[in-house]
Amino acid sequence: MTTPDIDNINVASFDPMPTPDEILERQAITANAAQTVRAGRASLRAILDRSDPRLLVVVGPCSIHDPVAGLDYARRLKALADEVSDTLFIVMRVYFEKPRTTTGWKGFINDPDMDDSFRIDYGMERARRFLLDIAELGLPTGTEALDPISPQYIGDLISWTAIGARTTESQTHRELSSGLSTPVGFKNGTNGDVGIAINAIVSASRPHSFLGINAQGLSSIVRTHGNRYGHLVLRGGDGRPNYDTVSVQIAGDALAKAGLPVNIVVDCSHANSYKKPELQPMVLENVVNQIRLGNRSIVGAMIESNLVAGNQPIPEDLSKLAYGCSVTDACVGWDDTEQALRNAADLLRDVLPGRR
Ligand SMILES: O=C[C@H](O)[C@H](O)COP(=O)(O)O
Ligand SMILES: C=C(OP(=O)(O)O)C(=O)O
Repeated sequence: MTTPDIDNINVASFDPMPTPDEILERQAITANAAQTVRAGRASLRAILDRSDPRLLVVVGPCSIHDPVAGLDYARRLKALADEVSDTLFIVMRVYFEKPRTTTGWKGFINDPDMDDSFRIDYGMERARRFLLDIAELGLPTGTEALDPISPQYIGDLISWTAIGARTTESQTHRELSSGLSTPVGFKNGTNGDVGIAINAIVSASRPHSFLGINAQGLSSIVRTHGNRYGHLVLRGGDGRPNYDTVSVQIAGDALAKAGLPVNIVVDCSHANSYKKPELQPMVLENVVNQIRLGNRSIVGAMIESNLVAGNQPIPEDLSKLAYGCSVTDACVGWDDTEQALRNAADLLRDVLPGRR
C-alpha cells in the first residue's frame, strides 16, 4: 500500500545518483595520485604523532567553483610547497561542500553550474576529477566533510578532513569521522565553544555503527574502528579570536584533561581574523611566533587564500565572474599568501629541529 498523503510529503523527487563504484571507475585513481595520498596522510600522522616537527598549513580557496582557476592555484602552491618543505607541510584546501549560516550556494558538488540546477551527479564526478588532477601534481588535499555520503565518492583522494564549526556537535559527523581514513580536525563552534570539539574528538576516536551506503550504493550498516587522529581547530567564535597564547593554553589544557593528544591547528580565517582576509598573515605570524617562544601544542594553521584577494557575489551572468576570486568567504590573494608562507618558513627554520 502506498501512502502519498503521509509519506515524503515535502520531497519533490528522488533522482538516481551513480554509485561510488561507477564514479570511481570513470575517474580512476592512478598510481601517482595514490602515492600522493599515501605520502600526504603519512606526513600528517607523523606531524600529529610528533615525529615530524614541521608545521601543517592547510591553505587554499574558501571554496572551489572554477576547476581551471583551482588548478592554476594548485600549480603555484605546489611550487611554493616544495620551496618551503623543510619547515612547512602544505596541504591544499579543496572545499567542495559549504555549510551555510542560512542559505546560499552550497558548493561545487551540490550545484556545479551555480544556477540552481543542482546537478550533484555531475558535481561529484567533476569534483573527483579535480582531486585527481591535484593529486597527480603531488599536492595533498584537505576538505570539509559535510555530506555523510560524499566520502564514498572522493574520500580515497583526500589527506586531511575538517568537520566545520556548524557540524562539530552533530552525531552524524562524529560517526562519519570515526570511519574516515584521514586525520580529522574538529573546529570549535561558531559561538567559540571548544568543549564540543573536544567531545567530538573523543566520540570519533571510538567505533560506531550507523547508516550509510557502500561502494555499490547499497544502503548499509557502516561499522567503524574509530579514528585516533582527531585534533582541535581553533577558528575563533562569537566575533572574537581564540588563537592568543591564553586561549591556546586553555584549549590545550582541556585536551589534556580529556586524555587527548594536545594537537591544535589555528584557522587564521573566520572569527580569528574578524573575517578580514588581510589580517590572516598577521594571525599566521603570531602563531609562528608562539611556536618560536616555545609553544608545543600548535601543530598547524589554516589560511583561506585564492589567486585574487577578496570575494565576489555570484552574478546572474556567470561570464561576469572574475577569474580566481572567491564566491564565498573573502580570501588572501596569491602574492600575500606566498609572502606569508615564506615568512612563516623563515621564522621557523632555526626552531624546528628542536621541536619534536
Ligand atoms: O567558510 C565559509 C563560510 O564562513 C561558511 O560557509 C558560512 O558562510 P555564510 O555565513 O556566508 O553562509
Ligand atoms: C565553513 C568553514 O569554516 P567554519 O566551519 O569554521 O565556519 C570553512 O572553513 O570553510
